[in-house]
Amino acid sequence: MTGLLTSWFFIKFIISIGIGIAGIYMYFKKILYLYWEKRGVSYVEPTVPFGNLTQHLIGKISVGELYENTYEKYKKYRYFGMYTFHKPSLVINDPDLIRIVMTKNFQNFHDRGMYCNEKIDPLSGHLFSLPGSKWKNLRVKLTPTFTSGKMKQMFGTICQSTDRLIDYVKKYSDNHQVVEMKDITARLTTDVISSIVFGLESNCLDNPNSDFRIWGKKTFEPNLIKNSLAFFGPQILNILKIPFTDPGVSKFFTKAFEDSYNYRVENNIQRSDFMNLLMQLINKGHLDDDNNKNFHISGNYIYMFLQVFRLLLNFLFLTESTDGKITMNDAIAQAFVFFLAGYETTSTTIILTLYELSRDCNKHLQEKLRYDIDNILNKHNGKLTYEAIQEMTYLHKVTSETLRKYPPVPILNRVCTKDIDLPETDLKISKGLDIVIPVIGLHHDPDIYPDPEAFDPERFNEANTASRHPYTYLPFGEGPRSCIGIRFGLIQAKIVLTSLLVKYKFSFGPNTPYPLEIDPGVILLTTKTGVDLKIEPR
Ligand code: HEM
Repeated sequence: MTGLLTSWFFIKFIISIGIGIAGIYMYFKKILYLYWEKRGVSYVEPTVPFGNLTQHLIGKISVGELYENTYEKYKKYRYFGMYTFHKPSLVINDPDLIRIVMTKNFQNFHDRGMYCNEKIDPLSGHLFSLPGSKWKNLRVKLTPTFTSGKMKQMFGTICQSTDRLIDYVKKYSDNHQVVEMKDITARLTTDVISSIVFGLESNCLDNPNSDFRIWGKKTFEPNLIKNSLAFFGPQILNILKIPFTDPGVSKFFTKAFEDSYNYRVENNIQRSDFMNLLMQLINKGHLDDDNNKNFHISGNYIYMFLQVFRLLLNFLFLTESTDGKITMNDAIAQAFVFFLAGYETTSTTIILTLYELSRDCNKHLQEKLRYDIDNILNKHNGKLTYEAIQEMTYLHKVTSETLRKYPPVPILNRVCTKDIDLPETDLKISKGLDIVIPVIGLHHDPDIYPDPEAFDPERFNEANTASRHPYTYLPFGEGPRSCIGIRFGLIQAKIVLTSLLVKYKFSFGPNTPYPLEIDPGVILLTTKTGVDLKIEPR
């Protein structure tokens, strides 16, 4: 009798689960996934429950490849619909509409709609994720930390770490050795960013197992579901009260910042770095004027422009005072995002530039770049200075082409923050709708960049650049929410490339593959394996 009851209970349980699953399936199919059909917008057919993310979530393709493929199929439309998990999102292909979202009607699209929950994950309260007035307030305060004047002050620190790299690879070059360069460049950029942001020498070049390297790597560990939820379904993480940042990562970076802060206060130490600037924002709510005293004339114009931009932002959006100090937690979260946003993007740019220049078919480009660098350094008495880097126009073309072919951030996202009739269309966009800009699709579109697989820096000469719509090249995003660290990222990549190319020659090893496989587990565009390059004295 008891056995009969138990099995009846079990059957009822299974039937209830079956009905539950069928109910959820029908809810997705007949309610959630009808969003685009009802609005007459072409869309990519979704599957329950991941929408259009399934291929990515089962580890088959990266986010970049997913959006590149869909862009290719749907590029005849100015925009099209997709579904990420349960939510509809609008992918915008047309550069004029992209400009509307990112710049012209920014007030309707000022957030990314990503995971940000300062209560359960204090480090998530950073510039990249923060919404609304808190983002605006911080962006205004942090923008002056990235002026050309500040970059000049940090130039020496970047050069010091780079000199260590040049010494470090000498032994490989002397032996004409093939060496895995991806890890070496990531260790270098970790050293630079931890020194400049946290004021600490991480020494990853000599010690690949240093704490900064271990915890830095951990931040980019492939975690398909969690990463995708943070980007495309943060509500689910919020409901489940799951912090996005790994607790160990959170603990390490918080302690690193606090220790460095206390040490500087106790020993009255001042350095030209982000840590110093963040300390000023904690203690005074603004940056000292003397940080600007070394500006050359164009720096002054940029600074004035930034002040006007800041006033404009205040006028347009701010509800809070901009004079307030930032809290210790705010500063730690910003230091964390500078570290996160700064080290992997920059090291990917460096390594993929070296990789492209090492291909047999691109050797002449490597020679041309070295020749150009030599000429400019000669004009500066052989000294690598900030001004010399600014004159290296061919280097700029080369790095621009790397960022076209391999944009480290392959898609951009925004969320609609206020209902809008999208100008130039008959589409109504409601508050809360996710918007995706398929950067990688645009960068690989043969109608915009003929023969997109070819590495051709001349795409970025003046005439070719002027002939393209500016919103078809978006490695740093656009508008008021574009990358705040663009100057820092570019200057660091250029210092490292210049220093390496004046001393060494690079080529493929016998087993270096082309093309490289992209890691499907990481949201940023990065290679799945290391990058083996042969290094020799020039
Ligand atoms: C080659 C290097 C880099 C690339 C390709 C890159 C790319 C990007 C992109 C595409 C965005 C999003 C822009 C948008 O949505 O419109 C972004 C945002 C951001 N980047 Fe970078 N970045 C680089 C280096 C850096 C560095 C060195 C830092 C800091 C030291 C940094 C800090 C940030 C921050 C804080 C944001 C969020 C800005 C905001 O929402 O206000 N990035 N970056």
